[in-house]
Amino acid sequence: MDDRMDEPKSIQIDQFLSYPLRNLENAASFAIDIGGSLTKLAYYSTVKFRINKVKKDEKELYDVSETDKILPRLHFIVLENQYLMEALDFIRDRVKARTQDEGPVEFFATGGGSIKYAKLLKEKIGVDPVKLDEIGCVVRGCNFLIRVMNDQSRLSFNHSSGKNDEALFPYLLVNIGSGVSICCIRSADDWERVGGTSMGGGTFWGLGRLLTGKESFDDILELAEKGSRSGVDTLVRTPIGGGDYGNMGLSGDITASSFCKAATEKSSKIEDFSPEDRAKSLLHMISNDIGQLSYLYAKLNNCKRVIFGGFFIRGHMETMRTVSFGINYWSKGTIQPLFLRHEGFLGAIGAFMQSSRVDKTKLWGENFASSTGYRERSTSNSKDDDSISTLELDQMDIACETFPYLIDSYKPDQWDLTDDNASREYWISTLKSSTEKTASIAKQSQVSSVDVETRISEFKEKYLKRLDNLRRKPGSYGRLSVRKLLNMREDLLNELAFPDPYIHIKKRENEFFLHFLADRVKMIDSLSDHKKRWEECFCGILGGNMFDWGAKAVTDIFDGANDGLLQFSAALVKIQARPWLVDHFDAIYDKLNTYKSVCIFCDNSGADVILGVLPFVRQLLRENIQVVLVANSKPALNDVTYSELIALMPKVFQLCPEFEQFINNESLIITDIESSSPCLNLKTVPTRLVEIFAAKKCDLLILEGMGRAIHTNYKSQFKIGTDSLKLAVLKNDWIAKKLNGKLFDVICRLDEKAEP
Ligand SMILES: Nc1ncnc2c1ncn2[C@@H]1O[C@H](COP(=O)(O)OP(=O)(O)OP(=O)(O)O)[C@@H](O)[C@H]1O
Ligand SMILES: CC(C)(CO)[C@@H](O)C(=O)NCCC(=O)O
Repeated sequence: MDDRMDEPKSIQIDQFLSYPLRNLENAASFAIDIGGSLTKLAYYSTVKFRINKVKKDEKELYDVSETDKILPRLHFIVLENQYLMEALDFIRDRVKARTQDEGPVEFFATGGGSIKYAKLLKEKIGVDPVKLDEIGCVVRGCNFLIRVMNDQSRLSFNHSSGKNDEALFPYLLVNIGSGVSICCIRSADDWERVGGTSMGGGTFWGLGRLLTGKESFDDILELAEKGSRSGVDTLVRTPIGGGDYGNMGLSGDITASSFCKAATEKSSKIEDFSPEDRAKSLLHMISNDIGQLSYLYAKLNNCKRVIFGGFFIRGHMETMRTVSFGINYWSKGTIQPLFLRHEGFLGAIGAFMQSSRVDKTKLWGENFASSTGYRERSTSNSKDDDSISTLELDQMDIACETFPYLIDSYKPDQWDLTDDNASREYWISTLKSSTEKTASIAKQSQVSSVDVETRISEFKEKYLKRLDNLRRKPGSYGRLSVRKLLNMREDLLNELAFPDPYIHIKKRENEFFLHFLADRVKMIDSLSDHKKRWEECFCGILGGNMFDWGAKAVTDIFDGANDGLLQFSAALVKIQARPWLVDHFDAIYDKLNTYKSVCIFCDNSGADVILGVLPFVRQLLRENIQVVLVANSKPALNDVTYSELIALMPKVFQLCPEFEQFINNESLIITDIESSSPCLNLKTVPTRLVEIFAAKKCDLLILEGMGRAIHTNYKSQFKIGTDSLKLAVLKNDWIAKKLNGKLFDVICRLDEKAEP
């Protein structure tokens, strides 16, 4: 490392560091993990977000404006050790600008290099780093990632729901860095290094260089991807002595001896074997041995799970497959190999956990606008944003936890687009084609802002680039789904200070549809047949759900109609007549009076919430079924936000006085979910909601709309006595086809509670 550090740098390092090392002006805490090959840097900073604000107003329904809010953000980046000096200089120049009253800079260091370079670190940053034990940091980092981020898994990973960690511990943590450390983690603070091997990522990189002449890790890995093991390895099917491998229960494809052909078959000239085959055999030899060791240590320590960390993995499918093979094969599936998405940052994250500025009780969400996932090629002199792997986490505003009613196999997403090329292509091109429309709506929301044009161009450029990137590297944000694609769009709009593109449209629609609320309720009341009345309430929600400005099929038909205001009656006639595509209306009607209390996750503003959801809620309350109504805390498309819903209520009280009583006697509770997504991931919900849900003994969960009930949760079943009802109109051809229906078909799906 020393020699290479002294070499003159041919690239403009500041230019390449300025994007990943952004937001340093407010950085207050740093952690550095200097390993044998790579330096991982983490810092805590704050970001100013623009957010929407809804205020009561005497004259209007409510007043909307935008304001700034400061939120904590964690930044993580990784660099080859040769760039450490420049990175420290870059940081020093920015940290120097801090004023005294911002409090002292915290600095933590771990990894072998932190001891070696302690003096230098102090010199550069001006603070003596607190040195932390390496393995302790890796373990803390791993526990943190599992606890606070629910989209960590690369392969299957079902962290048990609820607060209890029993199902997780004990687990084996195999950290494959330059070398390999193997630890048994018995609980959050009880762990032991039980083994290790010097044959790790550094070995692959080092031997790979000698064997292929390629310099960078990425180049060697790329060669390995193209190579074949049968070039230089002897496989079981071509045994050295012609043995009967069937008797050993081995498949013929298994390597019998790594690199053996170089010893036995040809002259021992290196050119006789292609660089691709040499790299492949090397990758396989190392990964396979680590897999075998992991299995044995897991068995020795009674661990049912093996979690892999360290930058060697890098989400590389072939590596993960080889490492997993031995574990799956020898344990016959009883020990589960698991891969985290940010496996390389464990040490840095763990060091960072010592910071007094990191609120350990809060959860953090990955910001898809600024995290780059993984760079796949080493392009350190590129100006491309994605040339360095970065991870950015934003602190969640309110205390959150896993919804305790989830069954263990809960997966939020209905469709996995990672390996399904045709579906991924459909979604990426659909979203790409809506870029102009999204940009134009965002622009209209801030016409008087001076820099709106610049930010709009930036949005379009980054959005298209991110989508192209996901087309090439679908695993950048973990398993890819419609939810992740839609969330990425919301994150990017937020990042570019467009917190609520539909802010004015939503208000206009809310004002407009309130005029029809009293008549709608009267019409429902006029239906003397009880079942017909309920059917009308269901149709109301479904008709309302047509008001979905995120669906092109809807905006194509209704844009511009009636001064942009789609009439409720026009929406009602578009939806499928009964029997619906999935029609459990009779079943739910028959059970309705058995429910004590219903929790409804609502969807759009305007007609949807006012003429669909509120009359439905009123009917439930009139029949003594209590209601918890949940809206997003932050904007997403034209979904109604919690603050808009609350601001609407005084007007609703005037039109329908019963609502005031329901609120006052708490038979109706309105609450929010920490989300700015049109989809719903119940792995992270506010603790407050969990408490209300439990206190009210909610026994029916109603999810409304495509995002919450189809893209996510469609087939989810819940436990502890909770049935669920999914209500939505299919406003997208692809989804309609997937569910064997047609555009504007209706889903009314009841899933009974899971058996205990
Ligand atoms: N772009 C890259 N450049 C160099 N090595 C990489 C790269 N991507 C992945 N690697 C692999 O990651 C390994 C380093 O992993 P990691 O950063 O987790 O360990 P480390 O902290 O350097 O090592 P140790 O913990 O053993 O001291 C390298 O040896 C190499 O195999
Ligand atoms: C974004 C949601 C989920 C909002 O309900 C929905 O509008 C949707 O799935 N739209 C996908 C894009 C389209 O169908 O045009």
